[in-house]
Amino acid sequence: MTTTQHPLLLASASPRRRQILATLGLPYDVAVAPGDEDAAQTQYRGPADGMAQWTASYKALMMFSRAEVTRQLVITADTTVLLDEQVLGKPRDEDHARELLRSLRGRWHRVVTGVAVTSMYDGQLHTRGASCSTPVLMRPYSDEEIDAYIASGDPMDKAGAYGIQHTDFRPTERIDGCYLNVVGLPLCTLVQLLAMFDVHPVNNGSAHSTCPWSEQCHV
Ligand SMILES: Cc1cn([C@H]2C[C@H](O)[C@@H](COP(=O)(O)OP(=O)(O)OP(=O)(O)O)O2)c(=O)[nH]c1=O
Repeated sequence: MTTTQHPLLLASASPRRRQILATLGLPYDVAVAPGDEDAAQTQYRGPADGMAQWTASYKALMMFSRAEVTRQLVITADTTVLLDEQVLGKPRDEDHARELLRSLRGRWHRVVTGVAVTSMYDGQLHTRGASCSTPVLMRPYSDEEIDAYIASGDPMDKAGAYGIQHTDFRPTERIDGCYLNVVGLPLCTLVQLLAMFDVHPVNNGSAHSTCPWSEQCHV
């Protein structure tokens, strides 16, 4: 598949995704996909670990609904937390954040990020998607630590109400896979998807193509 070097567009409000994509050294624009992903997800009927990839494709579809988006190669992603195969999304409010953090305490769970790369040509959308699943073990943090973390405001925009990268809370004890997948963008998988559109990273491309966690990803 080829796109004759269309400009890259990251359709994401996530500052983490913007930072991770920047490491490839490719120029890209940023926009926020329109649409209501929570409402859309109520229509999803597939397996729990497929929801992230499905939602990433939904975000791409919403992005191309904007009249000015026609020639770009659009990157979208979605991160979900799965505990006992139940999807934990972002917290609705602080009480919900507390509930999610208590339910995850001391538990293994999975963080699944879906990624989609989409272009439009011949009047049709062409999407290549993938999803990566990373097992994560939470440490046995106290209720007081949960309260202090919630007071920081950090959990509210994150799946499962936590950020593995938070330097004060440091919620995780162990991770058996790709850190960048947990933070929201599995970089070497994205590089594989971009290669399908003949787009290749400027920085250290061969390192990305030898991802040690590829068995946890389905492209
Ligand atoms: C589990 C976990 C999630 N997250 C973040 C990644 C995602 O940004 C967010 C999950 O919400 P998403 O809906 O995947 O993404 P978003 O709303 O932040 O951005 P957009 O839809 O515009 O792309 O949770 C972390 O930053 N650290 C973590 O440890």
